[in-house]
Amino acid sequence: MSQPDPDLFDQESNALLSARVVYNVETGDAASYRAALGELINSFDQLMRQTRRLIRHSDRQELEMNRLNHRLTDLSNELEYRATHDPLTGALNRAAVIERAHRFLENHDMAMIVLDIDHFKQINDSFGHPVGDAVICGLVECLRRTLATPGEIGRVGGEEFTVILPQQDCAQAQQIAERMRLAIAGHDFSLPNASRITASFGVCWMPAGGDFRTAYSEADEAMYEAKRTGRNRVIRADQILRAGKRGQ
Ligand SMILES: Nc1nc2c(ncn2[C@@H]2O[C@H](COP(=O)(O)OP(=O)(O)OP(=O)(O)O)[C@@H](O)[C@H]2O)c(=O)[nH]1
Repeated sequence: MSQPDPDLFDQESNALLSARVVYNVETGDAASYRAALGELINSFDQLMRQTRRLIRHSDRQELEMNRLNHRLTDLSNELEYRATHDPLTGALNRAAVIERAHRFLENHDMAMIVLDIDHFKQINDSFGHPVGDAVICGLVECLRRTLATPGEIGRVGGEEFTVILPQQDCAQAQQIAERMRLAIAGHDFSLPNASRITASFGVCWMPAGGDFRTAYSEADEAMYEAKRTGRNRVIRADQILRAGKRGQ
């Protein structure tokens, strides 16, 4: 048979019990009353000391729990950030761009810009990878400065970026892309030979319920058309589609 848990207040309960017995017995004398009262006072003292100690202990435990909870929240935010952002630029990573674009498209129209740095290999080859990395960071800064409307900037490949623009039409997205193109072309990237950086842009638009893959491949195709036709320019996907139909 298992033993019952010891009563934490055994001593105090006994003191209370004897005091009750003395109190209830009419023949009780003064000495017994005094002894019972002394016992009660001692027990009460002890109870207060232990209660204070327990409260201090539980306060410390609560502080530690709060500290651990904050740390856990910080770590979970950090994990979430790392899982969704490119470590070099702080822009969204490819998976996060896809996820957010899917989410936007469920309920909203969305425009999309795809851009790629022109002749980037030459930058790496001429000045080294760290300079190439600095150009990538500088370019994302240009995009951030230029993006005045709500939207998300993502790095979907080495030197390829996407800007998703919920509830913007194709003409608005084209204007935004044009401002970005000018911001990059006008920016001083502090390259050793003082040369300038440019990028080529493709723009497309999708109605709510549209498919991310289709939007991306249309914008990407428009970006490659911008590369083929001289780089440092913005091409809209619907312009290519119209030109294609006319050529048929
Ligand atoms: N510094 C740096 N370079 C990268 C990174 N990711 C990809 N690259 C480089 O980007 C370059 C891409 O070159 P290409 O695809 O040939 O294109 P490009 O030279 O930009 O030429 P176009 O796109 O045709 O204008 C390669 O040299 C890659 O090594 C990165 O994170 N940092």
